[in-house]
Amino acid sequence: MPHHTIKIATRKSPLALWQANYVKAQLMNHHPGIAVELIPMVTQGDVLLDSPLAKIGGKGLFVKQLELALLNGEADIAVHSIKDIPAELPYGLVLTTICQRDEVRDALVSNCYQHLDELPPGATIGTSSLRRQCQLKARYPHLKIKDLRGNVGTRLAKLDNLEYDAIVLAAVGLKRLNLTERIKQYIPIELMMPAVGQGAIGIETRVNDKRITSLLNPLDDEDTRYQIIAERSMNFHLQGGCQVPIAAHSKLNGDQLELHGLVGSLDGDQMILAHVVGKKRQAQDLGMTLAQQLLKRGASKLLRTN
Ligand SMILES: NCc1[nH]cc(CCC(=O)O)c1CC(=O)O
Repeated sequence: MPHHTIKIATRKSPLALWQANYVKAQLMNHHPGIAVELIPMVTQGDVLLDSPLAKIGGKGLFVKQLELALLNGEADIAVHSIKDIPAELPYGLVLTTICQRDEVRDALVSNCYQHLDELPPGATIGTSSLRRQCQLKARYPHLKIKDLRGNVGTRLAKLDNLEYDAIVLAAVGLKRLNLTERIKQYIPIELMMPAVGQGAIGIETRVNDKRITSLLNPLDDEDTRYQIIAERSMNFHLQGGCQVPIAAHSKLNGDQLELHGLVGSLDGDQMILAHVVGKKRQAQDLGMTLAQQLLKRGASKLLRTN
């Protein structure tokens, strides 16, 4: 069979392009002489910029277009932030590769304040993430939360345009875009549990695409894979969609996996926390057990009312 060019479907945002180029570089590193091409596309999530994501059908909007490109053969690989991938994939597609995770924490960005503790009562803080809103409201109830959407550059521009006193972003996005100097505070996990999959890149392919699957094999990071399986399993068993604040954090200690989960109310008045510890090879079960514990402790009520 002639070796055709590997086509990578990606969004057009600078962060998405960075991630797609990272995968391209890794592929070329591991397979010298291989031909790889990016297919950048605009997704519904990029177009519908005015509505809060949770109201317009959620994060799936960022990945659907790329998945269609896989299914109709326009592309062989779709590169995503795992954070943006819904709990269930379409029939015929699989999350083949989980790349090594980078920084998982959220970051505070501001032109006036160095630390969340410095923000005075009434200060406006920008984020559209229900997860961030809930945890900010719970820990900093004196702050005013204001919706903030758009890609990383757009969000920073709105901050610089004085529409907010501070904003919260995933630190990893700023790092990848060479913008770490804008980070004032890496918000501790204990104050701001990350999103499921935050900081990790995932590669989706068609099932049974043996050539692509074997080419991608060296890009997979086993430890990250266990973490992501555990976090996504929790998310799947909560069946929360994106209308409810959900957060997760996993830590590996040798082959011990510690998985923390959070389900909250939109107003931050309720936050249900739980954690489980077990063998990393049981990642899927650990995620399910954690989900069951969260549901038992009251998460089912929060998930139902939304
Ligand atoms: N919500 C959009 C989104 N999807 C993935 C990232 C960053 C990369 C990652 O978290 O893996 C971001 C930006 C952000 O949350 O600031």
